[in-house]
Amino acid sequence: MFVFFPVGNGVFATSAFHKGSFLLEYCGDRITPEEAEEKEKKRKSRRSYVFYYNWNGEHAIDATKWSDRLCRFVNDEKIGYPKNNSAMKLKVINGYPRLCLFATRDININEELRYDYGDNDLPWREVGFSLYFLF
Ligand SMILES: C[S@@+](CC[C@H](N)C(=O)[O-])C[C@H]1O[C@@H](n2cnc3c(N)ncnc32)[C@H](O)[C@@H]1O
Repeated sequence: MFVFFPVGNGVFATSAFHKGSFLLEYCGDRITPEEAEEKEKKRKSRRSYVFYYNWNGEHAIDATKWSDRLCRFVNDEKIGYPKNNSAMKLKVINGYPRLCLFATRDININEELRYDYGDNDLPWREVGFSLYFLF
């Protein structure tokens, strides 16, 4: 894992993966969307680690707390763009929902993992966002 500007931390493959391979699980505290929204309002960092999902209703996983589980560090890239190489899928395992990241194409060693966060309203997707950090 490296730190680079302006995206912050990111996750890089230390081995090659074939399309369809399981990569990582998004782990954190399971909270309600209401709790997540309250936490997000109080957030001081510009980085968010909350993942919202739907499984028999709305849920959220809060991965804000530092942990060595890497999925919290995977950055966003819109589907259709070259850096997009994975997708988060909800898998129900033994009756329990798990958020799993899978490769959507072959991934080379040293390539950064990126998936579409599924929200079109993300500031870094706006033209000029990177320039914001230069000034
Ligand atoms: C789940 S964290 C990903 C890891 C994060 N980059 C870090 O440094 O810990 C999500 C946050 O990373 C940043 N981020 C993710 N994808 C980005 C992108 N494509 N460009 C700029 N910032 C991005 C945003 O601040 C976002 O709220």
